Amino acid sequence: EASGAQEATIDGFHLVIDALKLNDIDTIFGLPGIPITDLTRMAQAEGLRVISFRHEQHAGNAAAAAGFLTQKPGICLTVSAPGFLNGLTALANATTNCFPMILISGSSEREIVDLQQGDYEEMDQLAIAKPLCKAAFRVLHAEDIGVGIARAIRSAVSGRPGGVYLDLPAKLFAQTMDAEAGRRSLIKVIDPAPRQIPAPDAVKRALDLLKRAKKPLILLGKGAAYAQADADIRALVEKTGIPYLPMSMAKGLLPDTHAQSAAAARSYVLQEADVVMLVGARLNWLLSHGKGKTWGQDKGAKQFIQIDIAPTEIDSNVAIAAPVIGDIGSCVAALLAGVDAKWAKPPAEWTGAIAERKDKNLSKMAVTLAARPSPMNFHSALSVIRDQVKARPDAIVVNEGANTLDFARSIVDMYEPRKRLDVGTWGIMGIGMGFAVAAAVVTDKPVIAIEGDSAFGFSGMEVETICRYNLPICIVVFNNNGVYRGTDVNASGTPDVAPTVFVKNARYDKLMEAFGGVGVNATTADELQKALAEAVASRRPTLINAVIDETAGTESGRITSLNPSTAKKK
Ligand SMILES: Cc1ncc(Cn2c(C)c(CCOP(=O)(O)OP(=O)(O)O)sc2=O)c(N)n1
Repeated sequence: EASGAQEATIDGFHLVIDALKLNDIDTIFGLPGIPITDLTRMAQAEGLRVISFRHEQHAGNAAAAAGFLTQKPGICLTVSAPGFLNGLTALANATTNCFPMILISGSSEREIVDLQQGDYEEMDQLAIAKPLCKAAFRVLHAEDIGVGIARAIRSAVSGRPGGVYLDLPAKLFAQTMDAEAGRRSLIKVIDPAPRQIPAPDAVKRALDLLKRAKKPLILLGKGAAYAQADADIRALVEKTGIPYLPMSMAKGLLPDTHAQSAAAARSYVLQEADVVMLVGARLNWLLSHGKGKTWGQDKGAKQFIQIDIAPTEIDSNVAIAAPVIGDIGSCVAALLAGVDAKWAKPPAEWTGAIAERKDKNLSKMAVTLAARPSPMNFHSALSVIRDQVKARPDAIVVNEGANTLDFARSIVDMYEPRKRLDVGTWGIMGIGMGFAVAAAVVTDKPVIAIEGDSAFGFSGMEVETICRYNLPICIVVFNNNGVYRGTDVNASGTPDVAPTVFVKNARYDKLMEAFGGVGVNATTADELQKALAEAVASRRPTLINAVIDETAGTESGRITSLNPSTAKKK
């Protein structure tokens, strides 16, 4: 009505949309289909941004990355059963990585599912989701939509963030209720991620341990990046003078070129440190579970301080001498308050020994990075990207692969927080395009996706999505003709190629051209440098097919030892 009179009733579709908007959620990553196609149209009509993907796993990965970057739960919307299942991988990965996201899936009617009467895309989705995520809820009545969305948001971001499943049966959307009652039923979540203040005695215990340390080390995990307590974290490192190691997604909390970064002497400091403070990092497989030769088991016991929001994480792998439980922002602030001007910096023997090893290793790396072999290898191609990121520290790097991942982690320095998104705790392939789309949509910054050729293949069809929304994403495919490398042979004599080998000299750049983006085939470092610089400056969707020496890779890169056959040889 031109008079703007309020409608008498409101339907389930609009209650969901209004509940999301009420909680400052402005973007949905999804894939339309029964029963949620109309929801995508209505959400767009009501001002939400709806980013539509070609596979639900990548929409889910985008939602997870959006959650990590914004501290607000990313929303992934899928159809029932197969669409829901495709989103589950991203939901489980988000939960493993403590990224806040909500997977909202349409579902079949309870009365048919519970009697297993064979509905269209019938599946008991709530039961299947529960073990794979932090929390799972179903809403059956329109008047409960406000509670359902509020519970999902609070579960996703409070405490240890993670993935939440919200099951919305098809019939819910068409339900209507009095418009005013509907508006009153919606909940604006107050303080969804409440600060959790650490106990003063826990803070004192940790500071006392650090003060007594002869070889202290601070380990920054992706939880520290997620916390957005950047200034305090930097101040804690700099005021204590303690060397630090960033895990891959914590790179950039302090610039990787920082004098206190021990990354270039990682093996030495893990072996030698006597007190290690973990900030948003877990002692899982990525840190050899805090024991064994990585940690210099024969060099005397180490003492760990662990800052974590989950008390049950403490002692998960080794004894923690000083647990500090709370949100990272509150814990770091409390520790910082205890570091006064009289704080004694670590002994010069310790910082000097680190500096000596760093300088030696960085000098060696500089020689390797300066080389310009033909064809390119991982190092020469990554040295080009390293220079581009140094010139544009605001760009966001997405990274996956094996060798492409491992070498990029140490070669491509990051200068700002939350500028590197990668395979995380699981080491999962396929996050590339979903993470890249989220980074571009959420930040509007240029994105450089550094992709192994196998890794890119998991989400490559989303190149069309990237072109459709004209996102400033430059994909660099490290094309070495296969998984890890391209030289394996099929010893059986049958005509099939080896399981790890791809079509030789494929032209991934043509894929981008197919959808109107810029495709470049780079056979030299100079060609790569030129194409990358143009892509970042133009903000045009670009795919650079970087031709890499097919013999250059190592099976499984840095984690080759996890292969059972390799382990057997030990
Ligand atoms: C979903 C999924 N499938 C398979 C793997 C196993 N895998 C696979 C298939 C990788 C790809 C390595 O090949 P690439 O071409 O992407 O990388 P490089 O050429 O840089 O070694 S790395 C890795 O751990 C995985 N981690 N995740």
